[in-house]
Amino acid sequence: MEQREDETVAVEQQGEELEALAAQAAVPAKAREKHALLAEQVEEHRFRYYVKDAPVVSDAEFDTLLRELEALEEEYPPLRTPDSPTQKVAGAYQTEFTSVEHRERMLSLDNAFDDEELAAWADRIAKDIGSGAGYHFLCELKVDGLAVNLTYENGRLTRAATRGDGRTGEDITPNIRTIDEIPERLKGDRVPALVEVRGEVYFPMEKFEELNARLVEAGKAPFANPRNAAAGSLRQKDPRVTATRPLHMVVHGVGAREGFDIERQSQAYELLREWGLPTAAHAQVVDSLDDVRTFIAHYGQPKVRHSMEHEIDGVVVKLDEIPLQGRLGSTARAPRWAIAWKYPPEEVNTKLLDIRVGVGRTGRVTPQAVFEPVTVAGSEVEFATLHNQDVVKAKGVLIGDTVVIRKAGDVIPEVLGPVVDLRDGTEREFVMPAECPECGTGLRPMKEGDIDLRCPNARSCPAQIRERLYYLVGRDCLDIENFGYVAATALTQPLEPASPPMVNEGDLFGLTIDELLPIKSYVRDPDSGLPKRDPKTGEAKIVTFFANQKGEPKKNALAMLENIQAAKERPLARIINGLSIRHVGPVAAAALAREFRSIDRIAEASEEELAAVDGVQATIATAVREWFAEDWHREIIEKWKAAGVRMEEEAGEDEGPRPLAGLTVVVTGTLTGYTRDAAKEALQGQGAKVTGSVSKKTDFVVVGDNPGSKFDKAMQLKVPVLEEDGFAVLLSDGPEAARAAAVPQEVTPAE
Ligand SMILES: NC(=O)c1ccc[n+]([C@@H]2O[C@H](COP(=O)([O-])OP(=O)(O)OC[C@H]3O[C@@H](n4cnc5c(N)ncnc54)[C@H](O)[C@@H]3O)[C@@H](O)[C@H]2O)c1
Ligand SMILES: [Zn+2]
Repeated sequence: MEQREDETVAVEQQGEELEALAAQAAVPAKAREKHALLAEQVEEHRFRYYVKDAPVVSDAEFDTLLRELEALEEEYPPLRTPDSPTQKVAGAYQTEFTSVEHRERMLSLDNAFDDEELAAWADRIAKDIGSGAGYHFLCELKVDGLAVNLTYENGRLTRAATRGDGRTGEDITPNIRTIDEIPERLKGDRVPALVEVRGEVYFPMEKFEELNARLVEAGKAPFANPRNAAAGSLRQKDPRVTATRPLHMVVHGVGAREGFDIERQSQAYELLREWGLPTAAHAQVVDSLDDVRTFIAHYGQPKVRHSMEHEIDGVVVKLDEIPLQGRLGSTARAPRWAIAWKYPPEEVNTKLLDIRVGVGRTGRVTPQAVFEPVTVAGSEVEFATLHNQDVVKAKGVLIGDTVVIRKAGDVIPEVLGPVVDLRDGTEREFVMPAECPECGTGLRPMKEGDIDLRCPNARSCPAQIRERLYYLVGRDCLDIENFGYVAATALTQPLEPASPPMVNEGDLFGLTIDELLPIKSYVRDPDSGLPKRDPKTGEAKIVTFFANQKGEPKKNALAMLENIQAAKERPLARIINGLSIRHVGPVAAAALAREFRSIDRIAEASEEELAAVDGVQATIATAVREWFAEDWHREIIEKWKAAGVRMEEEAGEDEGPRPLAGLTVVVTGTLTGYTRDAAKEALQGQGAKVTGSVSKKTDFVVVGDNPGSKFDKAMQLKVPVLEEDGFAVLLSDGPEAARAAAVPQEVTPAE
């Protein structure tokens, strides 16, 4: 009997297969070929991503391929066979790890890339469950790491595995044991007989650069991004290597379980937390799809999205009621009761065409990555700073590499790392040039031991003149509207006419429209100083900036000239700041202006007199003296005076805001450049309040040697801590710059 039944089943199966084959044969050959090709590409990328931990395309490119495949199957359903990549969690690959079976399957997630897809998902749930049942959505962040399954038996961690194809993963138990926050034993007295805990292992963004530097130094290939670093670090044959990597985990689900019951997903998280597992922070149960949208919008704001220790690539929305989850069930690939909302991608791959050096306002020379223009986070990027030659080395990037570029919101783009697997041997190392690319002067460090190289030709290096002018007309100084980077370039280094209307900033107030009209100029990128290229032709962009096609003045040009004249009345502090004197930023400029009330008196003051001013340290005093010692600097001042720029202020006239007003600062430990009282006076002179104890209301703690408990308190309360260098930045450039110069805090996941 049984035998016969089996046979019937086999025959039926055969029949189905034949039918399927016949249906596939009915699909046009073109579509079948395209499908086969796409499927192969998807498989190949999955292999590189999941097994080699070294993908060669960005996630967005990969997602596009997968979506194309899905679209093709939508059009020709017979192509959607069970072994299509669209129907699988990932590939089942042979790796060097022992394979282990998950007790309950680990699934992927369906994605929503826009509101329509999200709404369609919610509609389907409403339909399948029926409007009578009350239900809730659980919103949580989608952590960009790699999925891991932890098995706890009677409270003990007995196994850890990667997701694999969803049924079988790789045994990585010894590696997982190296992660501090994953408990070996669950806490509390409600420990279950069995639980599979699902979560994401990630590599913190701010440790990534350090890891790559270490790898490059050891002659090993760097990782392209933190996600690959997490996977590559966890999937090490030798767990001792894993132990050296700062891996973290967030748990976000439960698989097989025995010995406890849960009604809600959110309740499961409470249990997991109670057991000592690192549960997802920021999870929130909401009632309606509109609340889901609010959650998505909130965490999608660049500031919020990037305040997390880990990368987030989206939001996962789950039906909170577990019995209802069961009713909806899953496809072969993903549960129907959850969906992943994907935020716009912030990483793209592009070709690093060159590394060129840009020259800043103070002559500092910085290597700049020049790549094939790509659009990321809503704008086209073509350049990214590489800071200095050591950073280029540490990142391990070669000219000609395909590189991963990251642009987080409005933040400037950065190069994460190279895609080593795409190298073909033609790539070359960057060599820092010996001469200034814009004036040919030999580059050198300012002081011995400086990493940064500088062009010492402050007087006539066209790059330095351009950058100083741009700063002078900018918001912190003369604040001249209609005067941007292109104008600064056009006026100081035009392609035509042969000599520029401005030799230096001294010529600013004497500009006439007749000088402006014939100018042709490159369009340079304000961040790197490099000429931008036309994306179509690849040639450098050239513009006639001030005249229209008929050679008449453009409105902007006339407005600019008018605004230049109006800037003659700017407060003294802004004019001093615009001189680009070393160490004299807006705050020091304000102190000088308040004390001396005229440029002439500053020019005449001795170094001692300068240093006696609150908020002016010895280094600033020296730099001011040195600046006024140069003839050509004094000529700039004379020209401005002759043009009618107001260079003095009456006593009592518009004191201007004290730049550090409203700040509360604590000074502790021994500083080398100051007595404690001098530091206090310097701060108070700028309007800061100096107090003796650290609290949440403290804005900065300035620490010298042997700082003691106030330092610990500051770190604990996450109050920015300034060492002596950072203190100097606070006094010269104000709180915002000082915050950037503060001692890095140990970052812990936000509560
Ligand atoms: N660049 C490439 O070549 C390449 C190749 C393959 C895959 N990928 C990328 O990998 C991803 C696809 O991988 P996938 O199948 O894991 O799908 P997915 O990343 O879209 O979503 C599923 C995964 O999200 C994880 N996750 C993170 N936070 C979660 C939370 N709070 N709750 C539940 N799950 C959470 C889970 O581990 C789950 O396995 C895509 O981003 C894809 O672009 C890239
Ligand atoms: Zn130069």
